[in-house]
Parts: sequence; structure tokens; C-alpha cells
Amino acid sequence: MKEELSNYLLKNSFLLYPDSFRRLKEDVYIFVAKKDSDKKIGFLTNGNFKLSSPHFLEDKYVEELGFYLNLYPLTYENYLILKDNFGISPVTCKEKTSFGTGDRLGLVTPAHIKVLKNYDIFPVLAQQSPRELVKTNRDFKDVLLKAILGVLEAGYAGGFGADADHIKDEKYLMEAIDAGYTMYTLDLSDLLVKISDMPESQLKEKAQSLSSQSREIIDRYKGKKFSISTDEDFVVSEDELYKSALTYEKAMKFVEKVYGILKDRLQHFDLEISIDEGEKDTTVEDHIFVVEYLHRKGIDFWSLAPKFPGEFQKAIDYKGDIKKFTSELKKHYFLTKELGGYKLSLHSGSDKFSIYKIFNEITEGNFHIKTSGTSWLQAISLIFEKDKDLFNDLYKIALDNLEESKKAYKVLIDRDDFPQTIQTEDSQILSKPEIKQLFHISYGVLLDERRKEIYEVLNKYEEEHYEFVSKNIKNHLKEIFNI
Ligand SMILES: O=C(O)[C@@H](O)[C@@H](O)[C@H](O)C(=O)CO
Repeated sequence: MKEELSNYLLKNSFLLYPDSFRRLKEDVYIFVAKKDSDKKIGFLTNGNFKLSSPHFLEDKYVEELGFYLNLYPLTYENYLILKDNFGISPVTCKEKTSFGTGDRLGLVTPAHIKVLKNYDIFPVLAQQSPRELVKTNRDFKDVLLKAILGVLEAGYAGGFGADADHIKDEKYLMEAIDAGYTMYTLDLSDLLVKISDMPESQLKEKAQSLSSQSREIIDRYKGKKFSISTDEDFVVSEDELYKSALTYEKAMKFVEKVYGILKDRLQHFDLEISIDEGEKDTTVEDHIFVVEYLHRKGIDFWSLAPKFPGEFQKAIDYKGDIKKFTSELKKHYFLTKELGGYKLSLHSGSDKFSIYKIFNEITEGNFHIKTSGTSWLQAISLIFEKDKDLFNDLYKIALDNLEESKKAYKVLIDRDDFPQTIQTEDSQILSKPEIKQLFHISYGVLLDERRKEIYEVLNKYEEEHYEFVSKNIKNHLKEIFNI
């Protein structure tokens, strides 16, 4: 029947995505088809099931197929019908290993699935931060819809998550709840109290006003010795615990508030606490304080993203002392087992090839890794290959707007690192770290100025675009799992 459907659609100028065709229930089949770059979800039914208007190829009984045929746009309204009738929607994670693939352009979920479905991991396919939403001019609903469309196009019937990443305020929290996200990543970086410049006397004075719960945590853990193994241990410092309490107590109130809102509105959700974009590395005392504080308040969270030693700059490999990273990771992982109920999460997880294996080994596969920019960079690679004029244009725009783009991301690149024009005959040019970082952070201005042209190339060469993205995600997973 797939072949007959494909032929029939072709006659009507629609191209069927063959993997998408599947049976949802007795006499209801779903598929995805496109005309030019416009994708529709299609149904073959015996007339018993419909989505909302507007329809395309509406309610047509097709003799040669023996079914009614309908094609619809995937609007949010239609998604809700799919959700209610067939459970097509994101879910919370039950697996120990999970992997996030942000798709800034909303085009490549099928390419992500193609690789992720072969691993024993839970994929978080809809994942964007407000920072990304603003720069790409999208919203949480659009991100979810594009991920769902990708899920349908790939014919994927497994579970997947939707992560409202880097939530810092109630506005975006509410939008993500409304859209039906299943994972909420609270970014506490703006709420952390900066104490590094405070003199001792001021620290002491501030310590007087700590809450009784914070004091209890300090009393309970100060001087406590933890043995990671027979020859590795660490002792919790009272001074450091005070510093942790002073730094994090205010942010804990925000988590309490958000948790209350989530509990009120949702039955199930995965909550991630992200402290990785703060100014200092997360100490074991910080880790203990945050987790204990939240646990004592009855806040059940799913993952913690600490700031590990070294640099996790966007789009490039880990920079730093791998031995130190390993030793701190061991302590943090040990604490997750000791304090219980959550796993470690690695942010800026794109292209961190030199530490993936260690991360997987030490955490025994209990982890979440987030990637996003790395898939956007594949779009740039494709444009580099297919349309040098557009690429040169994008390079110039990115350079002209570098200072503005740098405001949102911590990267170590300067205008002086770049030539005025780029050597497009050098096929290795895009693997240069500074070029990767430049494009990684410039997506906002590039979409503002050349959205139409960018999408045109990506739609025209969709298959190759998917190939680039799959290969890149496969390289990540191969390194993590060694298979
Ligand atoms: O760019 C963003 O805002 C996000 O994609 C990232 O910060 C995300 O949390 C991440 O770490 C992806 O690598």
C-alpha cells in the first residue's frame, strides 16, 4: 500500500517520506509528505478520523488505495488531537542515559532520530533555551511542533522528551508549561550571589542572616569525610559550606517557587538544576548544599548540571586539565549516589570529544548530555559546500556582528582572529575552532539577515543536510559509548 500511496501522492505533486508511513490503529494510517518544502501530515482512514481544518487533499476517497485520504498542516491544534488520540507527545524520561539534541532551525529531528534510535538512550528531541528562541524568532510551541513533525517523518514510535532549557523566569516557564514540555531546566546563574570580592568581615556578617535550614545543612556536613574508594576520599569544609550557602541560598527560593508552579500544573515532569553558567566551578560543598537544600524542601529533581573544572566553550572540544576534570567528576558522581535521586548533566555538550568516554565511564552511564549548536553548524557546513556566495555573505555578517553575538555566549574569539575574507577553497576551514565558534554564536544575526536564503539551501539539499547532521551526532555517540 505504501507504494500505491507514494504513486498517488506523486501524481498530486506530493513526495512521501517512506519511513513515516505507519498504522496507528485499525484503519488509520499516518504519514508525512511534502510539496516543495511544505510538509504535511497525511491520513488514510475509512472515514472515521479527522483532524481540524484547514485540510489539503480533503476527505477524498481514493479508489486505488481503498481509503479516504486527508492531508493537514501540523498546527498546535492538530498536534493536540494526535496527542489525545494516539499518545503522540513527549514524555518524561525513565531511562538512566539521555541525550539532548537542540534543533535551532526546526529541520533535523529525523536526522537526530536516525542515529539516536540505535542506542540505548532516551532522546530529548525538542530542546531550546529562551536565548535560542529569541535569536531564532521561535517559541516553545514551534520547537515542539517541528520535533513532532520530525518524529512522524522518521516513523519513530519510541519515547522522547521536550526540554525547556535554561529557564530563568516565570514568563518562559509558563510558556513551556502551556506548550506541554516534559523537562524543565532551571538556570540559576543570574541568581547566584557573587561573594568572591567580599571581604571576610562582610562574609561573616552575611552568614548571620542564613536561614535555619542552611545552618542545619552546614552543621550536618561540616568536617564529614566521604570515601570514594579505598584510596580516595574528601573532607567537607565548613568554610566552603558557608560560602556555598551564601552563594546559592537566594537561588534556592526561585527553585522552590518554580517547583510549586510545576507541581500545581503538571502530574509528571523532569526537573534539571543548572548551575554550570555561574562564575566559579561547582565545589563538592556547593553540590551538597544545593542538593540537600532542595531535598529537605521535598523538591524532587532529575538532574544537576554542575560547572566542572576546565572550559566548556560552545562548539569546540574541552579545554583544560583532564585529570582534574576526572577527579572532580568522580566526586560529583559519588555525591549523586550518596545523596540520591538525580543524575549529572553535561551542558555545552557539543563536540567535547576528549571527555565523553570518561564522562560515560565514571557516571556508569547515568547522565544527560545536551547538544545544540553542533547541529546548526552542520547547516553552515552544507551551505559552505553548496553555496559559496551565501557562505561568504554569512561570514561577513557574522564578523560584522561579532561583538553583539558574543554578549550571549562565553567564547574566546576576537575580531583580530579572523581574516576579512575566508579561503573557501580550503575544505578544512570549518574545522578551525575560531570559525566554528564564530558561526555557533552568530545564528541569531544570520537568521535575522538571511533566513530565507539559509532555509532555501537547506530545503533544497534536505537529504544531504540530514546526512551531515546524522554523521555528526553519530560521531558524538561513538565517542561516548565506544560503539
Ligand atoms: O545555546 C543555548 O542557549 C543552548 O543550546 C545551550 O546553552 C544548551 O543548554 C547546551 O548546553 C547545548 O549544548
